[in-house]
Amino acid sequence: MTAVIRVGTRASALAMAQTRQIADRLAKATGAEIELVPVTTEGDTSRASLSSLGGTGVFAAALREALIAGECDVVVHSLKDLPTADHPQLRLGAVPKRADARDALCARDGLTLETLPAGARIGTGSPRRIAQLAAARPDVVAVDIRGNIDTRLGKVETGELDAVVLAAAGLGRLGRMEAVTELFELSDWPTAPGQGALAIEVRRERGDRQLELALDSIDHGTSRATVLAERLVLAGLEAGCTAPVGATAFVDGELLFLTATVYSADGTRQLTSSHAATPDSRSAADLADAARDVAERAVAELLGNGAAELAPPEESQ
Ligand SMILES: NCc1[nH]cc(CCC(=O)O)c1CC(=O)O
Repeated sequence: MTAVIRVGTRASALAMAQTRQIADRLAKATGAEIELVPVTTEGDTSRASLSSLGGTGVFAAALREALIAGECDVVVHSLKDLPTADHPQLRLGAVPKRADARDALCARDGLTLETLPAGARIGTGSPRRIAQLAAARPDVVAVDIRGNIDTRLGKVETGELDAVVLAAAGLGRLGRMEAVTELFELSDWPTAPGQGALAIEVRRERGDRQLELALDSIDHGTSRATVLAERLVLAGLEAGCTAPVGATAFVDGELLFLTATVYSADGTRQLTSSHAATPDSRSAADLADAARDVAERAVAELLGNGAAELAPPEESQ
């Protein structure tokens, strides 16, 4: 029986906000005392730029090291920052109910993507968002920016930028939704696989029954299955395709739906694939089977339609 559950977290405001939320839920589920263990990551320094290139796992790496070293019992990640490959020593202990997966525009003067003037400067370092912006508004300028959410919003407040594109979930967790001037619908602006979801990662061995019960109590089956489908698209395309990818999966009634879009880096071309499957039941195993099924079909279709040729690797660096 665990007297104390040690929860590893990055020290950024966003990481602390989401870790506190999980810590509260673990405390309620177990009655255990929760200790937050701040972990400094290379992602907090100049190497933060690497993370936005997608799936490089800079933010996750130091947390994982602390977990493997036994400095904490669980770590909390933004799921979209977690590499898609299974880790030999770690597993996903829980995926809590996902928050809003949409991207948000935070623009000056209440402007929207449609009303921003030609030449407007919009901050984002994400190749996917750059391609989506270029596709929707070829006359605006994407400006590469780094830093935490408050820093990015600050560039709009000071007039350095006309707008920034950020994940609604992060803004919500930081209490900054008032900065949002437009939410992009997932049907025409799919977001990063796993966006809006958190990942509670633990060591593979299952020793602590109280911790297992707590993890089960915060796990959300449909969130786990939908992010699995999205991440399998990313993993499946990674072999032959370095172009930006948006993916969105959801469960509606009997069906699990997945839509995945691959963009050329300049946004002028895109390929989309949508599939649905009916899980045999709502059990974790059947939901995961359905997720694998839709992801496999989407990857096959996208690669079959030339996704790998959309952005040759040398151009996408
Ligand atoms: N790559 C940065 C990152 N990782 C997780 C979030 C917050 C949203 C989420 O949990 O998906 C953000 C900020 C952003 O994309 O605006």
